[in-house]
Amino acid sequence: MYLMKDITRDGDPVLRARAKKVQFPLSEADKQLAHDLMEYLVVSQDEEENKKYHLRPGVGLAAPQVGVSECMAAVLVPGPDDSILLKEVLINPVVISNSVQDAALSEGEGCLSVDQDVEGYVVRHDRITVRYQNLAGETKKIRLKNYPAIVCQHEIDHLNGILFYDHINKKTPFKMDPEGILID
Ligand SMILES: O=CN(O)C[C@@H](CC1CCCC1)C(=O)N1NCCC[C@H]1C(=O)Nc1ccccn1
Ligand code: NI
Repeated sequence: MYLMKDITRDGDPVLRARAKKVQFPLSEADKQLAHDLMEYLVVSQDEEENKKYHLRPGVGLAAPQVGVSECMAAVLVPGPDDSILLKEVLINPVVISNSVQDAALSEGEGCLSVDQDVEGYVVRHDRITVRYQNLAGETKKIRLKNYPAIVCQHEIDHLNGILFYDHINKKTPFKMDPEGILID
């Protein structure tokens, strides 16, 4: 199971590299990687467990964040009460279409791989269609909006060597165009 010491931090070149496409059939190593990425999210979101292992709770984790430069990311987005909005391992994910409308988390973003806080709106698409392969190798297409869409864009960015603060406007960090949506 990954601990915080296993999370690659900003400055490590693997976070700025373009990750390699995952080949099917999945190797045993890739199956284990998918399991471990999702396991981190599940354990980190459990109050007792995350205290026991000192994990920062996460809703997404991309392979480069554990030092593996491959196109794979796990997402576990909780909904209201104990519901789950999205739980998936995205393999070779690509945003194939997006809304013109922008969105940003009103609180800004963080990253398990970036220890310092970087203030400002991380301007993203409000709605996206993502094509990816699941663990079984089936090609899937999902349409996402608001928070789940933000999370998936953050993870797909990691596979392209992009970090959230790359999207923050240095001069006007809290500027959002009038049509843009702020997500709480
Ligand atoms: O690439 C992946 N990462 O870097 C983990 C990030 C991914 C999210 C950041 C913004 C959109 C996706 C992550 O999850 N966080 N960022 C740093 C600390 C907080 C934590 C977080 O938002 N936790 C959370 C939120 C709601 C419910 C439970 N936990
Ligand atoms: Ni991140």
